[in-house]
Formats: sequence, structure tokens, C-alpha cells
Amino acid sequence: MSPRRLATLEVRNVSKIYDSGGTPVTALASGSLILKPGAVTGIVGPSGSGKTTLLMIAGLLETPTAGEVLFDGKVISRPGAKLNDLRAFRRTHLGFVFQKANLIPYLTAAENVAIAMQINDVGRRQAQKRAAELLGALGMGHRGTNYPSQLSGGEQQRVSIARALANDPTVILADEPTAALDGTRAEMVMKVFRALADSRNVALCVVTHDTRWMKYFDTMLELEDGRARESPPSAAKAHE
Ligand SMILES: Nc1ncnc2c1ncn2[C@@H]1O[C@H](COP(=O)(O)OP(=O)(O)OP(=O)(O)O)[C@@H](O)[C@H]1O
Repeated sequence: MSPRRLATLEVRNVSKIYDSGGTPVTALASGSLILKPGAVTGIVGPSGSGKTTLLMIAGLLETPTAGEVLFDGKVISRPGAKLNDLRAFRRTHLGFVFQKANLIPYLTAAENVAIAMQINDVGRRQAQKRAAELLGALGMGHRGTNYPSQLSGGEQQRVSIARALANDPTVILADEPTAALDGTRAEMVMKVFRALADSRNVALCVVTHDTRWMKYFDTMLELEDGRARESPPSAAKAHE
């Protein structure tokens, strides 16, 4: 595995308009993000305000209708970009955590993490060793041989975080990662994210409805009707 690059991912003035059966739907009128090493950025806002759309554009899973995405100062995505060509870049530099852990049911926890490295050409032995280390760091070292169905929702989510970390990403993008968890497990996930930023310099971006988590954010972006506005995390109080 090549050593991780510390770099900033910047989403600059993007918008997204979908064609819904001939009718244009503005999912995101305007948004910008700067994800720096060691910083946790929260994206908050009501349902339908464009949070996931912005995250998908940042994660190179959607192209913007206007604007651009830069990594380390170089443009990597813009309108019409071929996202398939960015697959290798995504696998190397980005990690994703979703609301549902989406683990492969017939693989153990350790195999679910290792396979993310093996598809990046890491040998089986090395992948298994690192999978065990990552699960251990997330308090899941004793559950590596369990299948997803044998794990609680919070445990599955920790496995999915280990999987997101497998290739030592520069940036982790998380979409409602705590929405399916109870309070204690949700808080644990947020603490893990904060620790990843603090101790490993990962740049984190977390989409959430839950303003309880603003204490973990360095920067917060509020979306309303597809428009983004940066505010200090303390301003999230207004949502409560
Ligand atoms: N592929 C698509 N085609 C058409 N409209 C879409 C598409 N994806 C999203 N939208 C619309 O764009 C708007 C923003 O969606 P988005 O999922 O980004 O919002 P969100 O803030 O993440 O919502 P939630 O909190 O409910 O997940 C919504 O009105 C949605 O219906």
C-alpha cells in the first residue's frame, strides 16, 4: 500500500440539476466545501436540502452540473467528468460510510475489511493482518470471525468504518452514519471519527440530521433549499 497523501479536497461552487422525466429538479443550487487533513466537517440541513447530493459530488460518485472538485489543488471532477475513470482514485484516496453498514453477508467481519484491500491489489496475508489491526483499533478485535448477522448495528457500523479505513484514505465521507444507531453507539461512532481526524489526520465529512454531533465538528455547513452556508458549529443550536 502506498503511503497516504495529506491533501485537501475542495468542492468549489457546485450545483446539481437532475432531469426527472423532462422536468429539471434542482437538488443543489450552490455549495462549496473544503475538507482539510485533521478536520471534521459537518453538513446539516432539513430533508431534501441537498446534503447527500453534495457528499456524492465530493465523493466523485456524481458529477456536478456546474462547478468543480479539486484534490491537492488539481481539478479531478467537473461537469461531464467520466466517473468510471476515477474509480482507482476513489479506492486509493476516499473512504465511504453510509447509514447502513452494507457488509457482505457471507464474509466475516475481518474478510469484509480485508477484501477492500485485496481489490486494491494488497496481498491476502497483509490484508488480513491490517484488517485485524483496524478491527482491534475500533474495539472489534474479538469479533473478526463473526458474520454480519451475528453483530449488532453498532458493531456492523464499526466494521464498515474499518473497511472505509482499509486503504488508508485521505478523506472519509459519511452519510448519516449514526442514523440507524441508538444514542450510545451513535456517540461512539462520532468519537471514532473525531479520533481519526485528530490522530491520523484524516479529513472527515459527515452528513447528519442530528445537531447533537456539532460538538465534534470543526466546521459546519448548513444547507437550506439546496443552498449552502458555512456557520460555526455553535450556530447549529438554531436547529434544535
Ligand atoms: N437522482 C435524482 N433524480 C431526481 N431528483 C433527485 C435525485 N437525487 C436527489 N434528488 C432530489 O434532490 C433533492 C436533494 O436530495 P438529497 O438526497 O441530496 O437531499 P438530503 O438533504 O440528503 O435529504 P435527506 O436528508 O432526506 O436524505 C431532493 O428533492 C431529491 O428528491
